[in-house]
Amino acid sequence: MIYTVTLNPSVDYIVFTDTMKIGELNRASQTYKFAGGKGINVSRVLKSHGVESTALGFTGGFPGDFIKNSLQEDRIMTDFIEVAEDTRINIKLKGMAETEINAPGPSVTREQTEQLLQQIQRLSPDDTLVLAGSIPSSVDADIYSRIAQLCPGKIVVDAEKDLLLSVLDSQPEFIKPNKAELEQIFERKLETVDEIIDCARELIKKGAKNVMVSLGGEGALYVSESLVYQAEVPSGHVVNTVGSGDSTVAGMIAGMTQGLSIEESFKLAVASGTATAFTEDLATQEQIAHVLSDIKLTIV
Ligand SMILES: Nc1ncnc2c1ncn2[C@@H]1O[C@H](COP(=O)(O)OP(=O)(O)O)[C@@H](O)[C@H]1O
Ligand SMILES: O=P(O)(O)OC[C@H]1O[C@](O)(COP(=O)(O)O)[C@@H](O)[C@@H]1O
Repeated sequence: MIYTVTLNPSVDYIVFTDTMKIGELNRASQTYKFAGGKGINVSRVLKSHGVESTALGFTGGFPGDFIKNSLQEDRIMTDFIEVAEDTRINIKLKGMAETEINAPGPSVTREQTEQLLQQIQRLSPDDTLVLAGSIPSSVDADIYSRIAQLCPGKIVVDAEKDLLLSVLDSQPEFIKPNKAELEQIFERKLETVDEIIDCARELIKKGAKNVMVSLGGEGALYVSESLVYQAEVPSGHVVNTVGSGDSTVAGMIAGMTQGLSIEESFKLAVASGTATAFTEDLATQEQIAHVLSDIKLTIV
């Protein structure tokens, strides 16, 4: 079984506006509310691929209920731990440019964290655990490394700087930084593909088995010890890129779970990310299938 962990889920409130003027009244042309947070998005896109998973993490209050109901409607299994404060609501403004405001998230007690660690201890060596997204400020910064050490199965990680670095010792199957996150880790601008590949290889030296670097509209790279694939994405009408990175992670796991080669899994990963960028919500299986043949892979 695949388990996703979202320590800081969110209701994503997507607001489309034709004009966006700071300091003035703006009216939305369209709004959407989606169950979000990185692990939850991975579970949702896995479901689109026909791959079952169980979503773990902390939920609270009415936004937490919204998330649970929405996952239940999609027939995604959940085993969330209830917290007293409300799950956060993240605002995604879609005007001329995409602007996001991600909230800090609710308090989580030590007992609730221990409860989560007990869930992880009960997993089996055949399970895969996806650790994704930020952590609420009340949770200790070493939580990902504790989870990774306790997990008897494979782990996949999509998180920022220190959280990501903290799990490399546990040899994640793959990690998925985007270019900005790599630049943050290595504290320099990355101008060329070769520079990005070098940084990915540094992370492999530190313990990651493979590194998938997503590059937004520039596609993605899959870097392993022995080979590098580069994917180009088709141009299209970008509607909402929220969840594109999570869709990429889900596509890779779906491919691997279904026994596809690394090459085919990576293609499915990039198609999943791109299809999500081209739609309001996360991509459906049909939308992913539609862009799949337009993803061009080369060996670098
Ligand atoms: N503007 C875009 N056009 C086409 N595909 C995109 C675009 N933005 C994102 N994607 C797809 O989504 C994937 C993940 O996007 P990215 O922005 O790098 O991730 P994250 O959401 O983690 O920052 C990319 O590798 C690509 O496949
Ligand atoms: O945990 P973080 O880093 O605050 O990110 C949470 C946000 O990221 C998302 O999971 C989307 O992530 P991506 O666009 O990177 O795929 C949203 O659903 C959520 O609002």
